[in-house]
Amino acid sequence: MGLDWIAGPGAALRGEMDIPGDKSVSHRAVMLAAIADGASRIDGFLEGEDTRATAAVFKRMGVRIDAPSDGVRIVHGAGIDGLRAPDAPLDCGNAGTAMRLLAGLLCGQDFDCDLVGDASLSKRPMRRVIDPLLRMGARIEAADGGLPPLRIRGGGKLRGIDYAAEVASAQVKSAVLLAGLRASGETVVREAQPTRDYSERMLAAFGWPIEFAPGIARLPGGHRLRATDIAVPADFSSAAFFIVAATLVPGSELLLKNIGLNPRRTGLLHVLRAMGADIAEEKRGVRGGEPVADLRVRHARLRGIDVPVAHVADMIDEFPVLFVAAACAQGTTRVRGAAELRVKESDRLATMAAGLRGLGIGVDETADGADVHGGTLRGGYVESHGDHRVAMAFAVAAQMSRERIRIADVANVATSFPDFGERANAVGLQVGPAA
Ligand SMILES: O=C(O)C1=C[C@@H](OP(=O)(O)O)[C@@H](O)[C@H](O)C1
Ligand SMILES: C=C(OP(=O)(O)O)C(=O)O
Repeated sequence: MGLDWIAGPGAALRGEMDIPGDKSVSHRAVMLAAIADGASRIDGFLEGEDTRATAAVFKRMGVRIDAPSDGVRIVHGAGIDGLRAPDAPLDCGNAGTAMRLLAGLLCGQDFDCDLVGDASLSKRPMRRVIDPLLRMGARIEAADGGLPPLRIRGGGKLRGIDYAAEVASAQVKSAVLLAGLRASGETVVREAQPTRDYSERMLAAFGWPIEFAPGIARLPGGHRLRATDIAVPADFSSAAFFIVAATLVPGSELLLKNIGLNPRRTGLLHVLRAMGADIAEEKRGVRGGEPVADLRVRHARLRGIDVPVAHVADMIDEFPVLFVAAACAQGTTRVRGAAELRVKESDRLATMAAGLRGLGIGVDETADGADVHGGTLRGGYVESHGDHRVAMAFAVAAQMSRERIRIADVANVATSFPDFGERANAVGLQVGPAA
């Protein structure tokens, strides 16, 4: 298989660091800019494989996208009905966000298209977006069991629906709202558990009349999007690896600059602070309409807690690294209500439990969570199962392990954090390619 890392043990993390742009915001910025009227400039675009896949999809549909420098895109919008039929399947790579949002955005077009993905994405459930989109009048076929590839037949007429979401998923909510742009009447999405609201905020920034509050979003069809410039905040989920590493390694003090702190993303801050972490917010500001701040993280000893279920959706991508924090905490950390972790790039409950057990940590897995019993990490070998967040979480674990850890199959880190290794080494982590 591909690349392995050798990581740890590490020394104190010191200094300041920048973190790449937010993945969720970068996907949405390209999507909305591509169907807006006029040219939009995106600053801080994440140069990851997932977000580049989204840009490539729109190029295939005739949208001109210039990349004058790293992290910058100029998207020449084709207008709400200006996309061209693609001449080949649209490849979403590893990105669930791309496939699910594109299903919504494309099911109201006049042309047919196919959405395909890599081996991991091809195992992820799409029924959750197909069902509401079918109710809106879309015509979408999936492989057996509702898996990719998706075949979307264009030319139908969509109508708005009032949809009560069955899973806490910003991707499902966003798919329905994006379909609603080309539907007749009003589209409403209701959520029992509010999820990240970037689609709603960005639709408003592009001039679409949308009303939203935590748990509800409502928009009418039949308007147009006006090009606008987007400044992408730094990705909290990428910062999370360094927040946990600096908390765990004695002697650390690290400043993470300009981190996006959308309240639907920062569940990990609440949970780590409840475990005893020392994380200060400095220089609060706003970037691209999102709250940002510098985070100063100092080493602190952690104790296990019961993670409140109310925080789960607000930290859904942070569980791999939270499990590492829990492994190094005193006592037991209990996670429940997190069954969604089983349908990410890997089954993150199973892959984290197996990896931590292999390093000497007691983990009792349940259907929707795990009890992690804090202990001492020994070195060894872990599989990342091709999951970027699992790979980076074990790189953090290695900083606290007695011996070094070999982490297998880490190439997928490039989907969300291409230069993780370089940035990590610059602040004192020990991580690099295995010989
Ligand atoms: O909308 C988004 O950008 C995302 C939503 C979440 O997925 P779900 O909607 O499946 O919870 C998250 O795990 C993913 O990394 C990005
Ligand atoms: C789940 C993730 O992304 P996606 O659903 O876009 O593949 C993630 O980045 O952790």
